[in-house]
Amino acid sequence: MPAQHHIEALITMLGPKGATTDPTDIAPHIKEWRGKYFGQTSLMVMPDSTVEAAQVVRYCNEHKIALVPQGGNTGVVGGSLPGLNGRDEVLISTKRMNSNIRVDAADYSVTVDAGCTVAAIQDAAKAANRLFPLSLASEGSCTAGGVVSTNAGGVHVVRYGTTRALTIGIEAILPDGEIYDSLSSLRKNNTGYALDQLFIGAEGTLGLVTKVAFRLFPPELERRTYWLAVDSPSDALELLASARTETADRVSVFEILPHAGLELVLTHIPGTINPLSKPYPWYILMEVATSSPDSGLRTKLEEWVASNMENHLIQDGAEAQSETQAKAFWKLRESMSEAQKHGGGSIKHDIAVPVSHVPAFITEATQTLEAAYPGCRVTPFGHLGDGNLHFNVLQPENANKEEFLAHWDSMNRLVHDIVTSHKGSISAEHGIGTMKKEELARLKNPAALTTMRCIKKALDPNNIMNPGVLFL
Ligand SMILES: O=C(O)CC[C@@H](O)C(=O)O
Ligand SMILES: [Zn+2]
Repeated sequence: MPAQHHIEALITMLGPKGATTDPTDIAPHIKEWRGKYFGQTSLMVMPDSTVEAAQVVRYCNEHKIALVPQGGNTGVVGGSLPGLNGRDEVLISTKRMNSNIRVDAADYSVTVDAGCTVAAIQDAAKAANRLFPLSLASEGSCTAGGVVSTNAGGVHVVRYGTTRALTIGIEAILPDGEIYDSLSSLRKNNTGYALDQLFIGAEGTLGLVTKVAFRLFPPELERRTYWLAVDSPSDALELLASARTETADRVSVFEILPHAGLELVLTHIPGTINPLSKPYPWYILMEVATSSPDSGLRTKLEEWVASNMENHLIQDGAEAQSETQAKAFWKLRESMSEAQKHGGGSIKHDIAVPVSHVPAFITEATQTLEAAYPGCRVTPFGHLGDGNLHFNVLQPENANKEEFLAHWDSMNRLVHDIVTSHKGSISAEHGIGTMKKEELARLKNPAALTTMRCIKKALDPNNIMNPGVLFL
């Protein structure tokens, strides 16, 4: 716990609205939403401006007080919780920095405070006839600062890229309290190192992101949503390639679900219905969208579906006939995480391999796990278009949940070794946090890891910014 006089100094600096020691206020901020991690802290600070945030960081650096930044607290790798493993850390929440969202329609950009939610940014863009394409299950709660710090992905990466691709400017407080400012709608800037990139995916270890400028796009005015049945992931990839070519690269969603995953959803999530009359091995949720409704997309897609049914790449399928039906298709995909909770213990792997390696990876990893953990139920789903699978593994039917979850680390190692043999990534979109730092140390290229450490040391010599994550 920071010394009492430091707690008092920070409370005096920020006033009663900007700092709290009340356990009831702090409680929702130290628990991970799935109940996997429980942190602790005696102080939460909530600056309401860049200047206040800079004062806090400067004070903490001078007195070597560790800070853990937090946005919407929607992470799944224990990356924004203070006090894990008994560490002594102050929580710095961006929740009061959420009042400014400025859309610049002419520049196709939006500039926001770090505490603004992704949903609020989407709404503001929409009101200005623009699209902010970042979309993920937690969008109602996750924040600009959080998605930048974790380089969040979501369901539109296949067309619009990850948060890294969407970020064009950043304001952040460096660990010494100085303000780094590249906040602008600029699209080209060749004036040395690409410093913004340091803060994207840094999980708060190099500073506190306080404002972000994001790229916007023309709105998706016509959107066609399909639920397609396919025989295999390799058939699905063939379809993706042809859909991209045939639609002038307008595929904005391409998600995969195995039959076992759909069964779990239909069994456990109320109000879900199977769009098709019989089971198939795999399903694809595909969306194709355009900003120009009279572009002939509809006819093009009708022809595309017909020819791929004829050549048996598509086994069966349905196109959403209304917004309600599109939502029903989406519910099947978005309920996967929730449905898995009902299936008992689920060991997660947020992995990516080059897109063309996905079929081989699934076969290899499934065979390896089924041999090593008889009865386990491999349920890979997710962002096929990006080569990013949530390669989640459910406990055998009727097994003991705790006993199964005890295999978390050993199973992760097996899967991550296969990922590495495909030159893939052990964290595609959820981050490293505290959960995967051993695996990062084991598998990241040693020269890359040394470079990361050098950067951390140069910017944060006192190791005050989120010291418990990324590095062992
Ligand atoms: O539950 C998971 O492992 C994945 C969560 C999320 O990234 C998703 O794509 O639904
Ligand atoms: Zn995902």
